[in-house]
Amino acid sequence: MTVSEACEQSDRVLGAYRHCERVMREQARNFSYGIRLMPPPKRRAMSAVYAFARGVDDIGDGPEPACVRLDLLDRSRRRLTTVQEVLRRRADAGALEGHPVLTALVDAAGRYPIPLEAFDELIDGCEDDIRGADYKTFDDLLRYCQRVAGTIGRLSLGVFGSDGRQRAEGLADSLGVALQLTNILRDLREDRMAGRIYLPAEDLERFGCTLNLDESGRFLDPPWRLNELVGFQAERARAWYAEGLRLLPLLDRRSAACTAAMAGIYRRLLENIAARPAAALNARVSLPTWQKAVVAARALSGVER
Ligand SMILES: CC(C)=CCC/C(C)=C/CC/C(C)=C/COP(=O)(O)OP(=O)(O)O
Repeated sequence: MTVSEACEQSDRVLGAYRHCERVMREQARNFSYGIRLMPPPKRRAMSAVYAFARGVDDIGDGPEPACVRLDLLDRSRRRLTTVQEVLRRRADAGALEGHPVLTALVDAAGRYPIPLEAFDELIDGCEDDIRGADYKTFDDLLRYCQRVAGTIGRLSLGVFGSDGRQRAEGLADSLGVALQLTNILRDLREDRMAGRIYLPAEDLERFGCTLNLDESGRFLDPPWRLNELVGFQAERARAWYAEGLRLLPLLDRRSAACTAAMAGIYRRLLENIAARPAAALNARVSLPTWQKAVVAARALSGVER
């Protein structure tokens, strides 16, 4: 490679990362506070992981008919294979067709041991969603959470690095599950309006809830039943946080800060929901910017553990 080709390539990679960082800044309303605590090379790698995952998630949630979304997910799988082939030198970078997220992902996975095959599992989870999978038991839901969020934990861990890789992977997976359980509670109404229920049918039955909505989009279940249902789910999510956060001592300072900030913000969302379930379920709960910044600052100074 000539010097000018090398410069061109590094400009292309930097431009690709800039694109991913923009996606992250604009769309990761909660998780960007943690990612920004990472040193620049790892932050860029995290943004590449985020941007690819965001693309997959957006296809899953998109307005297109199911068959179109399934085709788009197939295309994401093929793109992932191309990334892996470029890394194994079975294809040249031209195969990436100048796609900025793929370009950034190839660079990031060349620098850090990112388990790219986890994206395949993420895509499996989105396919389940599109095919209208239902979750009868918590084990069914757990498998979904591991696919759509545990995977992100394991991919992030590839960027972070850790002591005791195998144990750390299990804990990263658990933390992803905790975040996803929180996300499901926060988005209960929005998801219901889109025809989706993630909470296990066995739990709805146990607490006598249907999660049906009236015409104005409010839950018809009596508030005290919703309170009990949410209280139960919140307690379960807390146990997954307790397990997942055992990851922190296995990480370096900045990676631990990033993880603690992500978990800290989402845990506060969970506690806000748990404090006033019926109210929280009828309007999307979010934290003000200042509070997210405070959690991130506490995480960086090691207080948020
Ligand atoms: C080890 C480690 C870092 C573990 C954490 C892994 C992680 C970040 C999982 C995210 C799962 C999740 C709830 C995504 C929702 O994204 P969204 O775009 O719906 O979120 P938002 O609406 O709250 O912004």
